Amino acid sequence: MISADRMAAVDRNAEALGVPRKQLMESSGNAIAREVREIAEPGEKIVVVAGRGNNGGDAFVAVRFLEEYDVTVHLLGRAETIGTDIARENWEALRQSEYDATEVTDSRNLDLPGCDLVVDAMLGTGVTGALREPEATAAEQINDSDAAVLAVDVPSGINADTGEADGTAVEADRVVTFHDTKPGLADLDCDVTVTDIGIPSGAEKFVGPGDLHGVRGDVDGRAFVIGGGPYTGAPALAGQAALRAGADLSFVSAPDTVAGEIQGYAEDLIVQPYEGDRLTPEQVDGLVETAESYDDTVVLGPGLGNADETIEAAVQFLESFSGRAVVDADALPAVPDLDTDATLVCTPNRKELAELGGPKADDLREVTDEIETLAGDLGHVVLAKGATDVISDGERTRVVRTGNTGMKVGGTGDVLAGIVAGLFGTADAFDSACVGSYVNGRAGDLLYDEYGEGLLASDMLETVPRAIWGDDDE
Ligand SMILES: NC(=O)C1=CN([C@@H]2O[C@H](COP(=O)(O)OP(=O)(O)OC[C@H]3O[C@@H](n4cnc5c(N)ncnc54)[C@H](O)[C@@H]3O)[C@@H](O)[C@H]2O)[C@@H](O)CC1
Ligand SMILES: [K+]
Repeated sequence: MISADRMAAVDRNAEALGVPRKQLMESSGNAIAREVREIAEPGEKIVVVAGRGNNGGDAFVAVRFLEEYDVTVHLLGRAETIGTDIARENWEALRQSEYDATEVTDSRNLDLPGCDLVVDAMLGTGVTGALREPEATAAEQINDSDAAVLAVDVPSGINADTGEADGTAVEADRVVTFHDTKPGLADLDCDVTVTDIGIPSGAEKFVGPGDLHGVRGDVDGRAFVIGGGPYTGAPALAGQAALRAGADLSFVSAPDTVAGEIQGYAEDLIVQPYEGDRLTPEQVDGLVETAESYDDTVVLGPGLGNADETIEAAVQFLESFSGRAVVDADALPAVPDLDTDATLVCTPNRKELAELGGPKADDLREVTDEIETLAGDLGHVVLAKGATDVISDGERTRVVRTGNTGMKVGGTGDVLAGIVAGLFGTADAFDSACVGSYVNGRAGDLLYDEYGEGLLASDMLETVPRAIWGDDDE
């Protein structure tokens, strides 16, 4: 089952893997034609009622494969207003040959009497709200006709995610849907054929440019980095990376012995010092209160060091905190056996992964199942860092192949934790981890030509925005 948003992401990812949308449309059209042959006898009269989006485009393709039928195509609206190049090209292919294809602006003029089969290709996953004209009247005409109705992807007017319609919707006898079934089809009273249109499996498994769209809207939120003590660069990198990924404000809570040094790296951070030279249980209540009262996304770990009382403080923090947190580096030993209401993304490197009870492998792709089991056991999202990153929430598992060897340098993990926190203000834990990992790798890849093995984590702060909002194909 796949939602409309995921479908759009997967289709963009397929394009990035070399299978463009037009090719998918060709497969979809073929699948419609196959379905028509299941229902109608050669020579029967078929009317295709097409909209101006890609749902209509699928049906234009189908018509080219239905030579043995008496097919009429009605495009609802003017051809100039067809919304996508690929749908327009397929419309032109019909017009320039000798198909019976006409524009219909008043759908009361639809010629349905005597037809054996209506192919409903008005709207698919692109529908928003109640059907407008001319689609609404066309849907009524289709429902009033005696012909069998085959809907393309989803009956027009039905929301593919919910199965609901805001007003009139086409009542279909059959639906031919693509790649995977849609949640909204489950409760409809019709037969559903799910057909493979050749989307490569990697388009779902590997995080790709299509996944960026989910985080490109109005990203906001505040990051709250709890780090520093023995180290100072790590919390500064994480805090700045969160800003680069869209956080509105980035706070760093750090021991007063190092607070000035951290502030010295970056004027954009708001550094909040506490007394002492490292995190101890004494600070926990105040930190929880601050993070929760502002609904901050916490990054716990960068540069904290691994003193026993610091780990103890991390455990106490996570057990009393109920918000969102990215748990990295020195705070990771706090995660197993934790009793927490917080929503966590844990970002272990390979060594830390093994210490959490996960596999000790070089190629994480080979051990994705074990990482999935670990995430399920921990009850939190795990973002396992390696040459390829693996992200799992125990049920879904995805792989990120962006990144390069220049990024083996220290600090890139802190940048990653900050990016995930920046996204986590808007997206959920799993998506923030998947997209954060992808963006982090892309930020590094955008620099590789220039810096190669000399790349620094701090260089990546510059390219994070481009990796999120820049040209997908760069
Ligand atoms: N995502 C994918 O991987 C693939 C999608 N394909 C097809 O593409 C379809 C989605 O295409 P689109 O995104 O172009 O969307 P649609 O073709 O579903 O609809 C888009 C058009 O409908 C209009 N519209 C939206 N709501 C309306 C309403 N309430 N009343 C009247 N008009 C309305 C929009 O202005 C736009 O012109 C899928 O359902 C499927 O049939 C296939 O081509 C193959 C691959
Ligand atoms: K449809």
